[in-house]
This record gives sequence, structure tokens and C-alpha cells, in this order.
Amino acid sequence: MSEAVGGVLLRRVRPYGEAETDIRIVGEEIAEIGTDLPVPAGAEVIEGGGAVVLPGFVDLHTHLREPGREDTETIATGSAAAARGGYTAVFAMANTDPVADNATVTDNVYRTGREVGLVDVHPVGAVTVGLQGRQLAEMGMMAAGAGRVRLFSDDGNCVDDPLVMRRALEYATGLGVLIAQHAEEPRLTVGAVAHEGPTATRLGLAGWPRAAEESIVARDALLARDAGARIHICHASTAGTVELIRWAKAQGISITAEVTPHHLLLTDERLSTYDGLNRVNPPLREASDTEALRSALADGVLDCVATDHAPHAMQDKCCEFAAARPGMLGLETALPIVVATLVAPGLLDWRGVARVMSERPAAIVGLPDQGRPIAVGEPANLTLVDPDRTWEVVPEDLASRSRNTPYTGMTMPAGITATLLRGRVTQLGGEVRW
Ligand SMILES: NC(=O)N[C@@H](CC(=O)O)C(=O)O
Ligand SMILES: [Zn+2]
Ligand SMILES: [Zn+2]
Repeated sequence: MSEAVGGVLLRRVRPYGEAETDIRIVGEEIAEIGTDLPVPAGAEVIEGGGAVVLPGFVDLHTHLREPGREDTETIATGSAAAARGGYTAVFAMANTDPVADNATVTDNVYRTGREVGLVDVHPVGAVTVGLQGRQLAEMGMMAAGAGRVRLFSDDGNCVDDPLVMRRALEYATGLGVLIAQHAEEPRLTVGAVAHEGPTATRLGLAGWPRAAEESIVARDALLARDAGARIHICHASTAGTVELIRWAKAQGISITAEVTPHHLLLTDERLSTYDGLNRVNPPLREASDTEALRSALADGVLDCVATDHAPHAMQDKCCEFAAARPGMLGLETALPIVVATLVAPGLLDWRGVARVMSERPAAIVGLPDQGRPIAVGEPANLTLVDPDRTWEVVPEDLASRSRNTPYTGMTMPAGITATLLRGRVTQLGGEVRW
């Protein structure tokens, strides 16, 4: 975990894409910002060459698969993927084996993340015991543990019983923690593998209707209203969900929502090859949905981007479409997809990217040292983006232990040049510094 004795000098970088400057980092903080700063003795100089510098990204939704499926990802390999993607904090979902429904597991995830030291790994606790949706987990014990759990989710499963959800919201409100809902009414998705629409009909795939998501979003907004609780919606995927969240926010309901890079970019038209790599929950939708999701992210109805990075073994993806496990890699390709879908078309500037990738997610979970302004005295959690560097996605080149990216062969429109976690360079030019 050693830092250069003389700190780090970021030369010729553009905070939020604005005027070029130098940034001097000493210890864990930004010490000085100004043009043509002298190189302090012993400092590591990183030539930005006009790179955009942003606050380090915060991912509210990552699957790291440890404990239980270390053959597909570990906290170490997932942290490396996160550092390469420009992340300085990630929230590791609870659907591990054993499930993170108790403080022993959540504290272990937290401690392992600290030992790896590439990114702050925050454990997400399960809402219900074993993600079974029946009995509330000991959220208070997890919140009070070393992992200081502040986000709870049964992700992978929906907390579908409205009475259980209502009690969970009340319990969470008392503890000052947040519940993130995987919105999927299970009675409407029995056997479903693809978005319900013309494509699924043509391909003969069982459909996952938009209403399965939207009915839970609407219900949970009302439950949150009545409980005076906060609620966060995972991976919003439909235009209808956007309208419901817009409505709920207008009512003053404390609702926030995330969207994944894949739901911003991809549609169900990709399913025509029956390639299991495109299977994901919720499913890839239609162009009208991706358009609604993009503009909702730009105008703030959707709060942030979250990757839903979901590593899977090849044998679980390269098989019959309906047998493929849902989920795709996301950490190393998130920012370029935000650039492709929002920055390039002029929907978002770099200030906006900082908002949806760092500031809003940090605020939603109340991380005091993430999503901070790029200013003297602030923690040096920073990401350098080269907006002109294009690169081709080659699965073997990714740091993740799994290879299930849907973007193989695609050209990404921006590169993450460097990531700094509290002044420590965790990644430079794609090389992870363990
Ligand atoms: N998104 C997915 O398709 N899969 C996730 C679970 C989830 O996010 O629902 C996984 O754990 O693999
Ligand atoms: Zn989910
Ligand atoms: Zn997930």
C-alpha cells in the first residue's frame, strides 16, 4: 500500500473536462491545484496529456462472488476490475454462498476488501434470511459490525411479499439504512428469459413483461411513502419505471434509482443469435426503453449508473439460452458506455458524468469521502479519463476472473488512464498496482 514518498503530481489534467491544470497529491489528500506546479522531490508524475479528471466512481451494485463462487470472481479480482474501470468504491451484493445475511459474512467481505486495498468494498446485507423473502435478516447486527453495512438488498430475488417489504422498510428506517429492491414480481416471470415483446415472440423465448418490474416499483414507492422510508430501485429497465419514479419523486417520496450500462446501450434485438451472454435480469428491453432511460439519467429522474457486474463461468453462459445464467460483466466497460450513450450524443457533460458515476451514488448511501469535489483538502479519490482513447474489448484482457462480457469486439470510445484511492495509484494505464 506504499505511496510515493513525495506524493503524486497529476500533470495537465482537466477537472470535469474544464481548463487544464496540475493537481498535487500529498498523502491521502489533494494538496494543491494550479498550472505548471513544480515537481516535488520524490513525487510520482503522471502525465495527463489533457485527460479529464473526475471524482472516483462509486458502484452501488456489484457481484464479487466471494464467498462461494471464487472460480468466477473474488474480492481481489473484482477489485482489480473496479480499479481498471475507474472505481474507488463498490457495493458487493449479498447473493453469495453463504448469503451475506449476517455480520460474520459482511465483516469478512469488508475486511478482505481492505486487505486487497484497490477499492473500498462495502458489503451489502441481505434483507431476508437466505434471500428467501420470508424472515427479516439481522440488519442491525450487520449495520453495527465492522463492515458498517448501510445498504441492504435481496438482489437476485425480489422481496415480493408486500408485508415483508413493509416491515423491512420500517426496520431500515429505524436503523438509518437503505433498502435496494430488485423489482420483479415473480408470479409474472415464471420461466421468463427475455423481454416480453415482438423479438421474444419471434425467437420463441418466454417473455418477462415490463409490468413485472413496474408493478413492484409502484408498490414499493407507496410502501416507502407510508413508512416514511427511503427506497432504492436496482437496475431500472423500462420507460414505465422511469415514469413511475418521476411520479413518485414529484409526490415527495424518498425514492432513488440506478440504471446499468447494458440497459442504456443494448436492446433485445441482440438475442437473435441466442447467445447466452446476452441473458440478464432484468432482460434487455426495446429501443424506446433505452431512449427513456438515457434521458431520465440526463434529467435526474434516474439518479445514477450502477454496473450490476455479474461474473459467471463460461459453462453457465455458453449453453442453451434458457439455461444460461443471467448477468454480464460491467465494471471495466461502464464509463465508456456512458460516454457512448450520453456524452457523445450531448445528453451529459463531464460534470454530469461525475454526478451519475460518483456524486449521486456516494450521496445515496452516505459515503462521506467519496463523490467529493476536486478541491484542495479533499480526499484524493480520483479517476483519469482519456476521452480520445479508443480500445477494443477483448475478454482475455479484462481483470475480472470471468469472461462473460457482451461487448467482445466492440470499440469503446474512452479509456480509464489512472485511478487513485486516497492518494494511492491503484491502476495506471490498465496496470493494476496490487
Ligand atoms: N443481473 C443478473 O442478471 N444477475 C445477477 C443478479 C441480479 O442482479 O438480479 C447475478 O447475481 O448474477
Ligand atoms: Zn437484480
Ligand atoms: Zn445484481
